[in-house]
Amino acid sequence: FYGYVTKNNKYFEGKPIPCLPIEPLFGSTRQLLTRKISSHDFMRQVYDQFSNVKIFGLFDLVTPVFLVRDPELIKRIAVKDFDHFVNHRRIFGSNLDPDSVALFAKTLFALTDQQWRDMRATLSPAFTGSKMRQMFELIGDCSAQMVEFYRERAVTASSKLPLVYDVKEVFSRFGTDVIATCAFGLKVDSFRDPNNSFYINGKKMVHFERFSVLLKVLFHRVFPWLMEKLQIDLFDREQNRFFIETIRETLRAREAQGIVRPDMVHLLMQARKGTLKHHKQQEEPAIEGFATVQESDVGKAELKDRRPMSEMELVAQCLIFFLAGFDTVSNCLTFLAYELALNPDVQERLHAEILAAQASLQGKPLSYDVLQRMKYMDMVVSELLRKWPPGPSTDRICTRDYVVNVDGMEFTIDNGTSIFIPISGLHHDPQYYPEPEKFDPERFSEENKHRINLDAYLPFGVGPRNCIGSRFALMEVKAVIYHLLLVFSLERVEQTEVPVRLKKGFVALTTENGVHLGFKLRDA
Ligand code: HEM
Repeated sequence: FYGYVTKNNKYFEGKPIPCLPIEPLFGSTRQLLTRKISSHDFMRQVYDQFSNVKIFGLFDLVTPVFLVRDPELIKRIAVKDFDHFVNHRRIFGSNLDPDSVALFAKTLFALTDQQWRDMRATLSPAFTGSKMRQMFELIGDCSAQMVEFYRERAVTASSKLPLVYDVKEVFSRFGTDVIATCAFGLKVDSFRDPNNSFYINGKKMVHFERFSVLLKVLFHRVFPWLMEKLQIDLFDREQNRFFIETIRETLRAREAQGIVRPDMVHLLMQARKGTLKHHKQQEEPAIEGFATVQESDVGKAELKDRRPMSEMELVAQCLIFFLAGFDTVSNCLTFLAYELALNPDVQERLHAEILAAQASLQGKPLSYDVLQRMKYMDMVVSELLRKWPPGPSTDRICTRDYVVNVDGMEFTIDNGTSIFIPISGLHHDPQYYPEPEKFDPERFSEENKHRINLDAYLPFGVGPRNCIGSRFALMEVKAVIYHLLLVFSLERVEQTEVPVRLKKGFVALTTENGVHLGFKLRDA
């Protein structure tokens, strides 16, 4: 066993780059495994270990990993030489059977090589600005429904003091309602019906901190061949069954009654029939958020003779909203509310912009285009994603030997080795962001934003494998903040933990104890 878990330990010895210290089995990640540090702080800490090198080695448990610090080299790897680094590291087994119910392996995030290319090109037309504009009404409805719930509570409360809520819980409920309506075609109200089965099953599905999930991930890292043989899925059977049935029912009803609704199910049904395409003539909205990532030629490729998507593949793409778009968005909103409460000047300036936008609407509901034109909103959200990137790092796996040439040194990243891209580290490097701890939306103002090194700003990743949902995420975050600040000011109260404590261990950016804030009615 010792021999097995230490067999790669000499991997970096022949390479002209430094490597973090290694312990048998723990590699360089003992602090993460034993939950002594958050993954956000870990990425910042390791990034700072070798401040003069562009790339160095570390061990994620037993696996050698290259951590790339240099934005220019990241771009080379993730964009120019993408063909060597197409895939993410495999977390759960590959799945070649399109009809099996092991869903994780069928999601866009997990697919590899040509299967990934085909699926990305199939799904990409569903995430364009023009599709977001069509879907916007659904998000607007969820935001208004949420804010109305808290407004009613505030109006009927006996106390004059603002009611205090854990905003993590608030935005998790909101996020569930958005996924239900946009990705599954269901109207759910997780505020007035807090125990609805969609919310309960969704919550279980994304509860990745469970011991059983940790064990599955660890086993997969150490014994990947065994886990693949056993076809162990990330998602539990019970939740798989629930969501498969939900989608099946929706598909049956839509096909039988010819229902058309501007949501993902409809777009995926079109994708399945092969009728969903990029339309060059349909103008993308002229203004896009600073953080938005662009689709590469891989996503825009025209697919010929692709095998039709199976029902299980379609369900898996709906689940990606839970997997990739639930915690990321609800955590982004949680940290945004926290920063707004701690920076009342920023909050008031944003509120003023919201009032101006509302006045421009002349009584009509908020539209996608008006939201896109809100400059200060975009500055605030861009800075939030800089300071608190919901994904502290991303990864790639090398699929073809790759020769690196930096600072006059040459060495090979071998086929099968992993790459870490330390998003949090880059976002907190003072050479790119002076005073990185300061929440300062001015970094993204018209006058200042040209100074930002775009290769060191990666909240949605980089290259053809970047986040397909960046427009969706930005629309969701901005819409709910618009509705919330219109009615409430977010107040720091006694229960607000400052500085906020981050959850430790192998989890993405999230708080240890939530964020408790007062919701003060603005017209009270
Ligand atoms: C603030 C919210 C979000 C953040 C910060 C975020 C961030 C990221 C990052 C860093 C990656 C990895 C990119 C890379 O490796 O270069 C990613 C991938 C991905 N994200 Fe997001 N994401 C967010 C919301 C969403 C939403 C709402 C969806 C909805 C569908 C989504 C779907 C995906 C998918 C499918 C991938 C994998 C893409 C692929 O492998 O082709 N994300 N995201």
